[in-house]
Amino acid sequence: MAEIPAAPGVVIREVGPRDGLQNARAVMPTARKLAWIAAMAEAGLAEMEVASFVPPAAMPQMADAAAVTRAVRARHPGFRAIALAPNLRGAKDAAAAGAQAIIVPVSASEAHSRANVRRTRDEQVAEVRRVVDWARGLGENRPVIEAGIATAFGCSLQGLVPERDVVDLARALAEAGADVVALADTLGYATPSHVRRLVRAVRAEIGAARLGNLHLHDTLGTALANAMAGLEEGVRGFDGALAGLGGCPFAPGSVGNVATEDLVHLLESEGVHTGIDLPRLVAAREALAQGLPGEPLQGRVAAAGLPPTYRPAATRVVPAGAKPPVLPVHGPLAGLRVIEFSHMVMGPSCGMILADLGADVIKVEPGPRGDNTRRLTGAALGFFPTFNRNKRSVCLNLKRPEGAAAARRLAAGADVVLENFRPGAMDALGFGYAALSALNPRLVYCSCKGFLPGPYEHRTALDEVVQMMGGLAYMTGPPGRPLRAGSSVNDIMGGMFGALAILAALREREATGRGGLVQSGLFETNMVLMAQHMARAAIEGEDPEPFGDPAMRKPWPVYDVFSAAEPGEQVFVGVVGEGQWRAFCDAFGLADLRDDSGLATMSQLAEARPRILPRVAQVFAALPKAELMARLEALGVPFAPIAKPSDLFSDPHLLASGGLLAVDLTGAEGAREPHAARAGLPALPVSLGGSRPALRRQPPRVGEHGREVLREAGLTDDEIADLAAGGVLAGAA
Ligand SMILES: CC(C)(COP(=O)([O-])OP(=O)([O-])OC[C@H]1O[C@@H](n2cnc3c(N)ncnc32)[C@H](O)[C@@H]1OP(=O)([O-])[O-])[C@@H](O)C(=O)NCCC(=O)NCCSC(=O)C[C@@](C)(O)CC(=O)[O-]
Repeated sequence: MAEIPAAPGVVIREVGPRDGLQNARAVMPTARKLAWIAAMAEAGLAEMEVASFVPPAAMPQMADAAAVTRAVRARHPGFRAIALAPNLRGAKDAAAAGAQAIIVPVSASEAHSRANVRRTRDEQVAEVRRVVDWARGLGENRPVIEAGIATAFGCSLQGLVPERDVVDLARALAEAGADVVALADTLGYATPSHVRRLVRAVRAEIGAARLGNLHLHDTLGTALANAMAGLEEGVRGFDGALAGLGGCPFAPGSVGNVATEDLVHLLESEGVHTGIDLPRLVAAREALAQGLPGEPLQGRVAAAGLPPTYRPAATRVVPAGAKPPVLPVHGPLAGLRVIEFSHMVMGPSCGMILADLGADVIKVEPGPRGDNTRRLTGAALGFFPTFNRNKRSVCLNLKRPEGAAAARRLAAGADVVLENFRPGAMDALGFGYAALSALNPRLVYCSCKGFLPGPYEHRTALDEVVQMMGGLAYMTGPPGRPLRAGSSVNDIMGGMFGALAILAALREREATGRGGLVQSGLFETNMVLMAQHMARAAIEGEDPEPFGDPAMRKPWPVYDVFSAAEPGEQVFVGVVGEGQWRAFCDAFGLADLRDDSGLATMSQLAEARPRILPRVAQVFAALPKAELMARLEALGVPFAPIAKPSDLFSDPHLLASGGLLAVDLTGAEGAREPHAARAGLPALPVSLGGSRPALRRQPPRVGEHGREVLREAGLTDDEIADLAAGGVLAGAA
């Protein structure tokens, strides 16, 4: 049996204390509200709409909004407290009480807008702009401003709400400066295909970075199916109300939200980790019932009881060999939009990690022939196909104003921009952090450079440069002959650290609503590799001898490459523990060494290497390689054949475990006579929910996705045709 680790999942926002209570018949006393909120927080809910800042006369249930918000902030510091405010006045009160995010409702239906906030839709968009302007004036610690599009899927007053109206409204709200735009099915009329279409259309209009939660009511029993459709479309935030409370008092026919406990049950059962303890969440209904005696409570899990088959995603076990449950979308980062300005290895490997994990990574290549890396030869021949899978390509000349304007549209709707050009190059193009963050404050901007800020920051750099100056070449070669490692270790690791920094900044953005600049340095990456040798140099007071020195002091009796019986066949063997040593001696007829009282400890054994190694070499030289490896494997002693790159294509472990992805190599234009059009190249070295990240897209042709990407960014077909005709956009047939 294999344990399936937590699949990275979704954030569920409880809206019961706000949306849930506003339709309740009775007013819940403040102390009862706080007890209920505490019970839900203990179940693992990390964010909640705690109150609505509206005139108490209109909604007496919310008269204690400020007191509740203040108390939640004081009692649950790790928790994200969110409030609804229909106008600037309410937003100011909410912020004064400590709300970390403020939702301003804007109805897509004109009729509902007038009934709900007594303003037209346009007037309410203007109110959002006022709220945003005021919030920006608060500086660093301002609340996140979310615009929630009510009646996005239809309205009982108006009837149909055209999807185009919702998309236009979303754009208007984004232009008004809302950090996030959420979609609400206030009446519960949505169906899964409607959810898919609208999510896709709104995301294309405002970018994934701004698309917020799905807020689903369950009038017709479709809310769970709609949540699933949203999940498959990449939505990662869902609202729910415990016991299915809620409804809009100003939308006739509006009934409760999807029950949070039913949503958690569905998602966890589908292998999507929510971080919520379902039994404890169900138990929190008790606190709700005490606060609202007599109020009908909904929810199927509570009515049916938790089924005995229920297993949270994080603890699910499946029989070995069975296909494990996986997130039914294209990777945990689905929905994240990344714009990559890159070449060579460092930037592309950073983007590839995000792309393999499901992000939509759009590589912006210079025209007309695309990234020069495509045409590198010799040792750099495979760079392009290796590091650019799962990405889309748009080929734009950023040195032309029209090209720069189009790329700015991409950056405006992105979650992440990453680049690895020469220091200052992006600033010179008008695409530095300052310029792009002014355009898109939620942007996380990652610069992959030779050096982090400091005296060397102006230098360009390559992997080889930092291996030389960073001590790695000294540690690798024979004495006096510095030798770089046989792969772009710092480029790849530097890209990886860049990706880690991006994920950290995205995590921070969840709390602050703002992006930021992160940087990764090749030299500093190399220092991570050198730390162990620096520590040893400090302990011993002298430089360690390099690995290429035959006299290097090894701490174990056997840690070497040996010849097997067949000429030219070699095997590495490492015996690194006393138990291993005894078993090794028994298996290979070295009982005299095992029983030698002078060879009792690892340090004695290490000292005795000159005596031990010839004996071991003599035994191994008589054994065929396959037999030698089989005996070492049975013993549990670490061993390895000496492989060359082409041996790895047929490695049985890689083949059987999904470790090789069939990547198209034809983008490596520097090859004179390509031997193969496709080869198994390594997948990311991680397993998520039991699955290896997959190949979703082959490395792109130059500008292959230019047209679709620019359309998604809002350019018209005529504008795109003009860019192509003017030679600014290449490859977008
Ligand atoms: C790698 C170097 C040294 C190359 O340095 P460089 O050759 O000077 O290139 P660059 O980065 O300045 O090139 C960018 C040029 O392309 C332009 N550009 C870009 N996009 C567009 C566009 N769409 N439209 C129009 N123009 C565009 C950009 O504006 C700029 O124009 P310029 O200022 O030259 O006029 C430098 O980029 C650098 O230091 N980068 C930071 C660190 C880094 O990433 N280093 C490379 C790591 S990967 C690697 O080195 C592989 C290797 C060799 O190490 C492998 C190994 O050893 O194992």
